[in-house]
Amino acid sequence: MTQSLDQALAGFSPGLPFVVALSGGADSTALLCACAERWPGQVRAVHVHHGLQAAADGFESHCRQLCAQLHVPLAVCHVDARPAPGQSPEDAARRARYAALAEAAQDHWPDAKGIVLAQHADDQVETLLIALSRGAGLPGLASMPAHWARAGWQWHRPLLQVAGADVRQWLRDRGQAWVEDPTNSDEQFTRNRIRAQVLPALAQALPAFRDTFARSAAHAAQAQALLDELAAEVLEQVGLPPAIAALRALSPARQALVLRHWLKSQHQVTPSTAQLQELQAQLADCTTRGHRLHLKVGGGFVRREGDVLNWQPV
Ligand SMILES: Nc1ncnc2c1ncn2[C@@H]1O[C@H](COP(=O)(O)OP(=O)(O)OP(=O)(O)O)[C@@H](O)[C@H]1O
Repeated sequence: MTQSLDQALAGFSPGLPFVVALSGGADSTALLCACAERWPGQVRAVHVHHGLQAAADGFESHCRQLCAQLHVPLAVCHVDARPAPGQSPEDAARRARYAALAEAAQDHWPDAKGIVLAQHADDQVETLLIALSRGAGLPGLASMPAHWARAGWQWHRPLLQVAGADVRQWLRDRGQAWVEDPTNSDEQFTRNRIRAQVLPALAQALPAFRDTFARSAAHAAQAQALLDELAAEVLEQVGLPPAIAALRALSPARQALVLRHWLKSQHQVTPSTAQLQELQAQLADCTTRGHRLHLKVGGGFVRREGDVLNWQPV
């Protein structure tokens, strides 16, 4: 159920001390203020200056002022988030930001127990709708987890059940300023169109959408966790690298599951639906020892090497 910001933090018990990822926008400004109040002396902040926009300096100076006012130690790091060919600029910025957050936290506060991010219930609904708009499978529909481990850190999103408007109201009630990201109103980005056009319509037509959509995302996440377990078991059966005969003996659904899992877990590659279908069609044709298999997947090729499949970057 949707909660107030204070209820959400009352139910949050992070290891202490911890690091807040502070962009300077409304959500992380509110998160930092509320955490500093609740856990005095136990909160640190990292701001990533990613030089993508002219407004970046304004964000940094807001973060410096806010942290000085709250007596929260702040580390500012600079990243160059130029997208790789074929990567979206927002995606490149997000990946670079998460890596920089982990690195800065490690450099400055190696004793910290976790990193806390400020995404809220509206961000979660937007993420789910973006996944649907791209025809995503279960991993995309599972949306954002409230807690996970990566790069040696525990990551938390304690505000996932708080409505975006409530976060801003919480700040207004305290007279606390924040910096508005000018790109948030740019409707050439799908997320911003969803925020400006779809969420207001959903609020009218389906007032409980934040709760019900979050439940669907949680169901998808649970099913995906089960599929991950099954995929790991099946990969163990087919071996590493995967044996062609063992792959061919699987049902189409298991074969698709284990091929995705192999490419993702071993090579950090996510095949498109068309690439996976083509790979399965080629496996079905692989009836003789001499049959060649060669297919572009992600930034490399899947090839037949004797009795097994291999993936190599280009
Ligand atoms: N430049 C940054 N430096 C540090 N943390 C960041 C930065 N940008 C985003 N984050 C963290 O990642 C979360 C999600 O980022 P996203 O870009 O979706 O939000 P945002 O619109 O910047 O949020 P906010 O309203 O807090 O600014 C933020 O709430 C914040 O905790």
